[in-house]
Amino acid sequence: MGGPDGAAGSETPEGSGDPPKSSGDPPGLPRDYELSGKVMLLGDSGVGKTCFLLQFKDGAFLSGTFIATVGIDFRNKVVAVDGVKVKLQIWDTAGQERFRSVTHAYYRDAQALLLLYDITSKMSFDNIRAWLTEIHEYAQKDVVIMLLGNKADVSSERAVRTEDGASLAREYGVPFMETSAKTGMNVELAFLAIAKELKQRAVQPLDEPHFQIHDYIESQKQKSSCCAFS
Ligand SMILES: Nc1nc2c(ncn2[C@@H]2O[C@H](COP(=O)(O)OP(=O)(O)OP(=O)(O)O)[C@@H](O)[C@H]2O)c(=O)[nH]1
Repeated sequence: MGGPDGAAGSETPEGSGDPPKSSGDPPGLPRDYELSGKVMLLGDSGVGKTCFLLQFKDGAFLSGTFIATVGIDFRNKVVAVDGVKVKLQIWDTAGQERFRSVTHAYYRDAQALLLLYDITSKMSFDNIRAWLTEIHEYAQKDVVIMLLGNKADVSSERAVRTEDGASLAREYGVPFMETSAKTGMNVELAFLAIAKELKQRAVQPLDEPHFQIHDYIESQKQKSSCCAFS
């Protein structure tokens, strides 16, 4: 699914200061998309943000040694939603506390935030409230937020119940699903739902019913309790 891939982040800023304003498109080439939006991946270090992005971008999973992200980086991917090509510029942030001042600067022009915790780490789930407080402080008021419980493939080490994720999401009025950057479960759906929401906000034809991101996710998501996982 999805259209042609764009360039990988070439403006990787690891210091502080203002984020770049460029679209990340190669100079001199025609645009291959009609809409674009910035999406940020947030959450504690080790929850799987980089793997989540790479699974979506390349359909691959990096297992083995964990290399923590330093600063911030981005990848572009164009997806087609209802015949409209939407370029997602996806920013992968470092979860480690010491990079927070760098990533804060990027919140304000993000249209969507994917907030991840690790279902095998209670601490990463408990920190979600602090992440949401931070989001409310630094992000735009109308930013699209989605809560994702990642690593749903490792059900034997589960430390956070699906109902607890769903209930926290309800409390904050944000859509929720469990995902796996390893198997790809719900990874594309998360980005597709964001792209659909961005398209809806940009186009908004009066004669079409409003796209509801909550309903869309509820109707499309795969459940981790399903037979696909042991
Ligand atoms: N089983 C399983 N392992 C995962 C999954 N996602 C990530 N991992 C593993 O978790 C570790 C951390 O993944 P990363 O993607 O680097 O984590 P991160 O959130 O980007 O971490 P920071 O860059 O420090 O913020 C790696 O060893 C991955 O292989 C998943 O869905 N399932």
